[in-house]
Amino acid sequence: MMNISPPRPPGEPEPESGPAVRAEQLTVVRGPRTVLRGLGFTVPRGRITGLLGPSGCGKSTLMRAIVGTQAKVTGTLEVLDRPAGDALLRSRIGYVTQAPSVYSDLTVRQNLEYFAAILDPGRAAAARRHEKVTRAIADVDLTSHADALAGNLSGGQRSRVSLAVALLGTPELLVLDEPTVGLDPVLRRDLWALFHSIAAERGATLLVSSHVMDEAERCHRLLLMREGEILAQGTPDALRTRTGTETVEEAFLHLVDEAAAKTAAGKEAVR
Ligand SMILES: Nc1ncnc2c1ncn2[C@@H]1O[C@H](COP(=O)(O)OP(=O)(O)OP(=O)(O)O)[C@@H](O)[C@H]1O
Repeated sequence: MMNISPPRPPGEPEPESGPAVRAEQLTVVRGPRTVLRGLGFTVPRGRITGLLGPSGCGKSTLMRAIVGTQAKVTGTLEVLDRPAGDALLRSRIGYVTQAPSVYSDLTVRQNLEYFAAILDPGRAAAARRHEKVTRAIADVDLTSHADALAGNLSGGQRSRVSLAVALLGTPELLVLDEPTVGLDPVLRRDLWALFHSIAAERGATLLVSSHVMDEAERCHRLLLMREGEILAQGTPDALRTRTGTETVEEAFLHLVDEAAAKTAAGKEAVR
């Protein structure tokens, strides 16, 4: 007998296959300013994509649009095969903002228990919650600080508590806004190792922003941003090869000069 899969019932989602994020002509207005202008890019699944660009270029705004908390977004923005902001995406995305969102007067474990109870409420889920909380604390290497008050932790440790909260729901997409800012080199290295293990072991997609170009070398893929636009996208290797440079930082500068030369040539042609 032939093995034919039954037709998909109406309304059932397409099988998941495309990129984790796909944007076309994505534009965002904040106050009087157009902060993102006609962006087109993809974020592949199961990989770490670095969103790199100077301070103020629009990285946080783009992340807010992806997680569905940004107003005045136009164009196409699909996240995990659904329109950005769709209610069904809430439990599938973990978002860590630049400012760690933890309660200073609770311990690390109490912070996680609080958020776990929101995600998975009820007495019947207590054992499951306990297991998830213990695992998330271990994932971010804070087991020895589990009973410390969050208010007594260092900035880097508080960031890791925020990351643990985001890991609680085992999200398919993790959006991390400048997670390594202010961390010493050892902690930065450890955090990047954690990102790689999350991608490799859970098959999760990570979108990580940074304005430090040397972090680019740690990503599978890059989106280079400047002044509300995507300057280039691709693997660090491809960007270096395309620009004939040795580092992503040099590639970025090369691309900035190239874009400036094109704009100048365009203005000249209009005269
Ligand atoms: N509420 C707002 N109203 C108007 N403009 C805003 C608002 N918030 C941010 N902007 C502007 O939008 C632009 C992009 O800001 P965004 O925070 O996305 O940049 P960023 O690349 O994340 O910067 P950083 O690395 O410093 O966090 C900036 O020029 C900023 O001044």
